[in-house]
Amino acid sequence: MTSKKVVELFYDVVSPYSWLGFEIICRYRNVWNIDLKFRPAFLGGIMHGAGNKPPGLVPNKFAYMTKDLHRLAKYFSVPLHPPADPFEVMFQKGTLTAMRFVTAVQHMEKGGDKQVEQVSRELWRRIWSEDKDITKLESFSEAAKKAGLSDDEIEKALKLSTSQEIKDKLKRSTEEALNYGAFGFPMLICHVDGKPEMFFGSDRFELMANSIGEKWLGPNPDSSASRL
Ligand SMILES: N[C@@H](CCC(=O)N[C@@H](CS)C(=O)NCC(=O)O)C(=O)O
Repeated sequence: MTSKKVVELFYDVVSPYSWLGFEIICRYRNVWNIDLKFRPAFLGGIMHGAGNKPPGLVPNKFAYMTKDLHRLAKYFSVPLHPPADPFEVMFQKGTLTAMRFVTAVQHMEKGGDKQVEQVSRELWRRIWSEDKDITKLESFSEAAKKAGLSDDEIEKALKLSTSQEIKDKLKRSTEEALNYGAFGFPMLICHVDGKPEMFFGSDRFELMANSIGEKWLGPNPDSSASRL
């Protein structure tokens, strides 16, 4: 039996703060004694289910977030550059089909996590760094190719992503997140002594480290690790 503490990261690639949280927890995966589980879910369903609304819809919050993300991108060394029209990207186009694609990739990996990690990162990079589409099939193919999937794997994942099985799987993850108390992303669930502890945000790692008996060593715990 492993002594590693299970940490689940619930995220949606629509969320720039989730990208920051994702990169940080990936950097700490081999620094802390944790077993990291990626939990792709749908933030639109979380907002609806929790009776919340996206912070970007409040004008002053939107202005603050724009500055905050700029500072955080630098601090965390993540190449985050908001798209020209964040409203179109987040609220008109949305990420339901993208998150179904991510769910399909994870489903095909059967317990592995390399492909789901890389595909998620490439999708974030497209919208939150390069201002590229992530709603069309060719966009998923491009992201998956960059992530290292073969043409055969990409074709299978695209087909699988429209199946009822995958739609239900994404719905279940979203419901599970709501059951843990989610109202936004990123959400991290640390299983400590058989009890789930929930943390919201990419700015809660110091506190999270304390509750799992680890140390927060800043945004770049292993400065020799490769950067994005
Ligand atoms: N302070 C958090 C903010 C995270 C955040 O604003 N996440 C958005 C999605 S990008 C969200 O779901 N917000 C819900 C809320 O603030 O109620 C951080 O630094 O990560």
